[in-house]
Amino acid sequence: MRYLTFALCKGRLAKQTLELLEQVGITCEEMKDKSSRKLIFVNEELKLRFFLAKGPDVPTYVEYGAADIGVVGKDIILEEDRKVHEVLDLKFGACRMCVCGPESAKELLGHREIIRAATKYPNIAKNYFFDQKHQTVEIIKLNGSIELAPIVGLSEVIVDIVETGTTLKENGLKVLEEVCPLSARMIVNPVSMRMENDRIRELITGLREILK
Ligand SMILES: Nc1ncnc2c1ncn2[C@@H]1O[C@H](COP(=O)(O)OP(=O)(O)OP(=O)(O)O)[C@@H](O)[C@H]1O
Ligand SMILES: O=P(O)(O)OC[C@H]1O[C@H](OP(=O)(O)OP(=O)(O)O)[C@H](O)[C@@H]1O
Repeated sequence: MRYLTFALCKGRLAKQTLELLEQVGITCEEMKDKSSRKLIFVNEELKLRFFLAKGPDVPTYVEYGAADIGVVGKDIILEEDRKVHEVLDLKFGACRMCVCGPESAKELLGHREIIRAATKYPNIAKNYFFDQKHQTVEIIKLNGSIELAPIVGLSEVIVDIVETGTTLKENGLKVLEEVCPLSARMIVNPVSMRMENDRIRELITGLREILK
């Protein structure tokens, strides 16, 4: 039997991903050791391999077949637009992609004026403004602390993740429009889906039962 390889997200989704996999009997104790610098872990008994990668790289590993299965946020699936099958909504990591800004920017959105939108997600922002809203905006790519942009005058609005709303509130910003809801998803390489169909189907069925 060949090894099935999982690409998992580093960061805030990692713990819940491992906990969920544990519930269907997939364990990788070694992976929990935070002090380790080891990058890939093997469960010999189950013929599984796991590695942790930066979120945006997970769909890349899965598209190329370097990983059979990935667990990643829906935001990253939309932004990266890789050729992978999205097979399951894992429900955790729930948040929303939103257009946010000061209250005063609401009028600019309504009037369809040309505005600047700062974001870590330029493709999601383009798709929303250009294809869905038919509004011309200048997209400014940032890599973090997106809420700073309207405060310092880099942009009128931002397109970013909102979970509790605390970051917005503490910076005097509001949700102006909702783009889409987000959560962690399981993705599968299309060739693996055919070649390892029985094992992957069994995993999906097991997870579906738990998520009910
Ligand atoms: N409050 C939140 N902020 C950001 N991402 C969240 C939040 N809540 C859930 N998520 C989900 O967690 C994933 C991001 O986790 P991660 O810890 O890698 O965050 P990051 O801040 O984008 O990463 P990095 O620190 O490498 O820039 C997102 O892709 C999203 O699906
Ligand atoms: O609604 P909240 O619960 O406040 O969460 C939303 C905030 O969390 C994320 O930032 P992150 O912590 O990833 O920081 P970064 O974007 O600066 O990397 C996101 O980009 C928002 O800023």
